[in-house]
Amino acid sequence: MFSNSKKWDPRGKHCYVTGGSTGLGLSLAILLTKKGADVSIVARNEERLQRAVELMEKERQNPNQILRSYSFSLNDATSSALALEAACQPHGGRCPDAVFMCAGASTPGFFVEQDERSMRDGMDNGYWVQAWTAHAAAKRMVKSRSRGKLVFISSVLGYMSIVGYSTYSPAKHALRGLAETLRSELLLYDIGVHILFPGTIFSPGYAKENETKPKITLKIEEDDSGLQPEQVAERLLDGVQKGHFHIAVDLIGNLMRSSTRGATPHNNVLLDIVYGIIGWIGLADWRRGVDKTVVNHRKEHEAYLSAQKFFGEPQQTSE
Ligand SMILES: NC(=O)C1=CN([C@@H]2O[C@H](COP(=O)(O)OP(=O)(O)OC[C@H]3O[C@@H](n4cnc5c(N)ncnc54)[C@H](OP(=O)(O)O)[C@@H]3O)[C@@H](O)[C@H]2O)C=CC1
Ligand SMILES: CCCCCCCCCCCCCCCC(=O)[C@@H](N)CO
Repeated sequence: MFSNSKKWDPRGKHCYVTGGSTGLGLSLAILLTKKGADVSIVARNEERLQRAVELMEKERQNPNQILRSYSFSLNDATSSALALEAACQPHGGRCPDAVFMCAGASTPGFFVEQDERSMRDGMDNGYWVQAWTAHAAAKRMVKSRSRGKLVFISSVLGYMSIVGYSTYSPAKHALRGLAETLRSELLLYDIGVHILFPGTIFSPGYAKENETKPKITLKIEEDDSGLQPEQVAERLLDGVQKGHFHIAVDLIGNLMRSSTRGATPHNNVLLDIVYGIIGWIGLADWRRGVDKTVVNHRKEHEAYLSAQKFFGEPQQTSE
């Protein structure tokens, strides 16, 4: 409330944004550029990175801002460290001041249709894609005795889950586990940790996941009206600037946050209590409705599995 003067200001800071070529990451990269930050974005596809940098260039506030893109896969420790290393070069090797881990992907589907590859991909694209970057960045910050911020992107599916997210929701819950540990441990070095729990974001990734999303999942998600990537980016930055650890971007997220808080610090004690009470009652009620929707879907699901020739081969995994 009275902390405006202490608010974190991205101006002149080096912000490292993974997944900065599309969706939330791109909106955040543009927003940070508008705020006068140096921005490095990382993703795999070069063309999309190029286009993203062009959009960022349009928002440049001064000629000194360093706006760069780096093409790396962030699915393993080595390339995640190399990506960070590359982005430090134009900054004389200095570590970024803030690391926003927006990279991620989800491929919804039914659990019984998954195989070893898709389950592991779920953790790679939901958990490791951020964990490796956090690890590389934390080591670099501590070694160079620089303070910084680590910002994870989870989902409301990191607080709860629904049918269809067996490969994705566990990874988003795991991010919470990592963030909770690091918030405590990195106090040793004065490194700040934040984690975002958004609902539906109308991004290119969302359009893509809807191609494989079970109808039942899509139907349950209708209760969430969704937000544009620009809105989520604004609210994310606002939460970081206010120093919030768990950041929710809408009412649903705040209800989930307050009724699943465990031992996380409050954002706003009074409001969190109100959210907590509404959530305590409302979410259980919502869940009853969702359970009913799932049960009512049994027949259609049986027909779907039959059409997929799922039955009759109990020992085989679907490849
Ligand atoms: N959209 C939604 O409804 C929601 C999304 N989220 C989370 O928000 C984050 C952003 O989502 P969204 O904007 O929808 O995503 P998009 O799919 O629109 O963008 C994802 C970005 O991450 C990059 N990326 C993905 N995987 C990798 C990888 N392995 N290595 C390097 N870069 C990678 C992509 O580029 P490229 O493919 O070229 O590498 C792209 O820049 C994700 O973590 C997502 O899980 C959370 C809640 C809801
Ligand atoms: C009173 C209580 C009312 C509660 C209503 C709750 C409605 C929640 C609907 C589920 C939303 C799922 C969003 C998934 C976001 C995501 O992470 C995926 N798009 C994957 O990327």
